[in-house]
This record gives sequence, C-alpha cells and structure tokens, in this order.
Amino acid sequence: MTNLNISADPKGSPIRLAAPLLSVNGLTKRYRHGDPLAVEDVSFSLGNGEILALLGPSGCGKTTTLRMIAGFETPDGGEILLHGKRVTHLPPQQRRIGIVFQDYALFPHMSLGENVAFAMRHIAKAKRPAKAREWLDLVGLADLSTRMPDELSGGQQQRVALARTLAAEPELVLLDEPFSNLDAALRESTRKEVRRLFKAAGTSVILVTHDQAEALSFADQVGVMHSGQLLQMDRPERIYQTPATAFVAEFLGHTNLLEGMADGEIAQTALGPVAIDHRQQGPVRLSLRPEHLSLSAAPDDHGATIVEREFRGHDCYYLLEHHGQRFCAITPSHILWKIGEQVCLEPQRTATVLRD
Ligand SMILES: Nc1ncnc2c1ncn2[C@@H]1O[C@H](COP(=O)(O)OP(=O)(O)OP(=O)(O)O)[C@@H](O)[C@H]1O
Repeated sequence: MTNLNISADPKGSPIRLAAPLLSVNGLTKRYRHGDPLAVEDVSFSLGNGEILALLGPSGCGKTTTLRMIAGFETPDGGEILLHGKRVTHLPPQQRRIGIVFQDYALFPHMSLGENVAFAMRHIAKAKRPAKAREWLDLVGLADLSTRMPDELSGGQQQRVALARTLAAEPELVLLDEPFSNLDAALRESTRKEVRRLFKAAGTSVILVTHDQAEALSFADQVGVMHSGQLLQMDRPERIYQTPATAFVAEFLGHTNLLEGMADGEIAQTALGPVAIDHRQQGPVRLSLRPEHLSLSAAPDDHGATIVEREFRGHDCYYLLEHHGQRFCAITPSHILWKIGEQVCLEPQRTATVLRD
C-alpha cells in the first residue's frame, strides 16, 4: 500500500496529492507467544474528514487495531502514519488523537462545563468556560453546564463525553462501541447526531462496532474484520451489495449462498439460471440478498414452499424450501403469503460471485 494518494492529470503525468490523514500498513499484533495473531497484516488509509467503521464479531481484533492507532499497544509489525509521518512508537499524548471508549467515564467531581474545559489545555485558562459552553451547545446541553455527571441520563453523559473529546480538537477520533450503553431508540438518534457533529467539525473518525446496521448508517467506509484480518473495506452500499467473501456477505445481513456453474454472465443454480456480476467459467459460489428475490403465484405444485414467515411491518421475511434447499426472501408486506403455500421464487438482480 502506498502512503500517498497518487492520481494522474489528463496528460498522464502523475500528480502527488496530500498524504491521507492516517495510513496503517501491515499492522500485526500477537499478545502472547503461542497465541494466534490478534491482528494480522492490516492495511488501510483514512482521508481527512472521513468516517470509517471497523466491523466484526467479538475477538476479531477491532479494539487491538484501535489501541495500536491510539498508541496504547505496540505493534509487532507494520507501521502507522499520520499525515505521512511515522508515529508507530510515539506515546498516545503525542498523536493528537481523541478517544471515546465504551464506558466514556466523566470526572464525577466536576460539572459538565468543567469536564469539557478540562480537555482544552491548548486554550488560555480564562477562555475555557465560554468555549466549553460552545461545545456543550453543539451537543444540545449548554443549559446543563453546571450539572454534575450523576444528574444526567446515559445518553446525555455520552454527549458530554463527545463534547469533551471534540473540545480537544483532535484530528482523529477513535470510538470503541460508544453507543452500546444506550437503549435502541436513543442509540439511533445519538448516532445520527454524532455523525452530524463530526461532519460539521470535519473530524476524521474510526468507529469500532459489531453492529452491522450501525456501521452501514454511520460510516463513509466499512471495513469487515475476521480472525485478525481485514477482509474487505469499501463504501457501505458497495460492501453490502458486492461482498467479497461468504463471511462478509453473512455478517452484513441475511443472504442466500448459492453454488452454481457459471458460463459467462449466467450461472446455473438451484433457482435456475441467475445473472452474475463477473464473467466466469465453471463452479462458482454466489451471494444473493433476500430482497433481490421475488415471490409470485406458482402455476402448479412445482414452486418453493413457504416454511416460515416473519411479518416485520414494512416488509415480510420468508424462509422457503425448494428441492431440499432453504432460501430466504424479503418482500414488501402489502402482499402476504401463507406458510405452506407454493410460490415461484425468482432472482431480480445479479448475484455476486464470492472469492471464498
Ligand atoms: N490484553 C490482552 N492480552 C491477551 N490477549 C488479548 C488481550 N486483548 C485482546 N486479546 C485477544 O486478542 C484477540 C482480539 O481481541 P480484540 O479485543 O482486539 O477483539 P475485538 O474484535 O475488539 O473484540 P470485542 O468486540 O469483544 O471487544 C482476542 O482473541 C482477544 O482474546
């Protein structure tokens, strides 16, 4: 991976663009001799003002990656560059990185205003209270600046923690599951608000989460990790629509994994001929999202059988059986099929050819 974004002008000569804010090259970490690698050869870069979500199951190496970027863990291999400068072995306080961990501990003996002002050591002391009010205003809590942390709800404490992080004016903010202590409704609204705040401040962010909906809605780029490796990184819509592997496809939502025999742009599968997104010959493994399958009345008894139905309000999730294989489909809920009914199951979009 290069450390500089290089593009070409129309005449073909390379133009050197600014280094990305953060580059991580071949980052590797093993905690103890004999343990598997916690992080294995992870490389990516992050532009100014960009939001990246690192997504993956528990133990896949997300937090370790974040802690190495913050400077709390030393990598065994690879390097970390900020603005093209190597910071791999610099202590955390020399990296201008803000961190919000899951428990976002505020100082209990300080008011909200004091908590935020504490982060502003780069500003003259006399100016800090007014500036702290401005940051609290940004998160909608200026009126509560004299309150103590234990007089706030979990969601309010979360927002103060964010105001405190932003008040230090870091170039990069690392968020480790910062919304996990909030209930579902508050989590969604806080997430939207926090994204808006970061975008307004132009701050770059890396969010660690195991919640795929959170990653897809919060980030500009999503990286999926598994067993210490970064399997794929791409824009949310692209990683959802064109997953590289079966693991990525399944981690980002429901999918149908189909074995097929490809001949050019079509593969023969248990669902009949299916259009595929890459020209290919021979055996292929495909991913087809459930919302890309349509259900219609079967002319005879040869269709798929509905074995499960989950009504979800605006759509309906079906589990179907066809020639001994199971498929899932999601369709708008204005037409509902009954369990036991026979239906025609037809792919409406191209299926994605998986790498493995
Ligand atoms: N301090 C440590 N000492 C030894 N092993 C560790 C330590 N911290 C993490 N690990 C191991 O490293 C691997 C990666 O852990 P890590 O915390 O980075 O994963 P994660 O994806 O953030 O998981 P979670 O979502 O559960 O926080 C795991 O196998 C974990 O057990």
